[in-house]
Amino acid sequence: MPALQAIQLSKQYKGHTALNNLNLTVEKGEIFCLLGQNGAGKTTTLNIFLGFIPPSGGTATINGVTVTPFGNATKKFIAYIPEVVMLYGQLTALENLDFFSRLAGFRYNREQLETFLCKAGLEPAVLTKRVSTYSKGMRQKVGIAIAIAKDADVIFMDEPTSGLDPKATNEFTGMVQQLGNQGKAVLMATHDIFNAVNVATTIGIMKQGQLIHVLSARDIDAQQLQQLYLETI
Ligand SMILES: Nc1ncnc2c1ncn2[C@@H]1O[C@H](COP(=O)(O)OP(=O)(O)OP(=O)(O)O)[C@@H](O)[C@H]1O
Repeated sequence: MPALQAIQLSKQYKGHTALNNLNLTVEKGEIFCLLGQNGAGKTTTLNIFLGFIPPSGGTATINGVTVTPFGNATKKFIAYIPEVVMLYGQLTALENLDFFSRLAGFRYNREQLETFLCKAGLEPAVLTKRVSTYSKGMRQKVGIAIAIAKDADVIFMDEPTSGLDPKATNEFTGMVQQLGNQGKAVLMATHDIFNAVNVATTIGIMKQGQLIHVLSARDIDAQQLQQLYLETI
């Protein structure tokens, strides 16, 4: 059973077709990067899997369970890392992780919380600092820690490296690859072709609500991907 599957998924917004019978499969351990120009339907795809919006047609499944809007059946399997991870600025990283873990039904002691945050790449010295003092890259790491603590099978990411400097992007990429190596499935929407080639196992290029190309990242370098992308969109 695939970790994620979209079968003939469609979405219309007031007559505008955002997704047009999209078919997509992501297996455990696969890091699937979705590329496509503005409006191609990447965020709409993620939002349907996340249960934020209903599809107009077709089915989205996670671990074989059909996603329903705001339904709980698939929530336990997933974590979400948006472009800006929403955290409580007045709380420390430890307090944020504790809060979001409890929301997901997990209670951890301080040592466990520290371990998750350090695994996500944060230095022990910063864990008791208010998150309002954190850089964007550090916030992304707290997002990763939340996903690790939840032991989410599937992690959705929407332009997670946008605005990160090259070092922070590189660190983030390393973390995502570790998640893939642990058997997690990742679906990431991105505009960053170079990063997609680096991090992905599979790359999909979307256009007008359809997946036009699905490629193994092993078979393509950044220059070839850029050329294919420009020819496609
Ligand atoms: N709530 C909405 N109401 C109306 N139209 C919408 C809504 N959300 C998205 N759309 C339209 O659906 C299409 C797909 O949008 P979507 O945000 O999924 O694209 P995207 O590939 O994520 O783009 P971007 O790279 O800009 O984030 C676009 O034409 C967009 O204008």
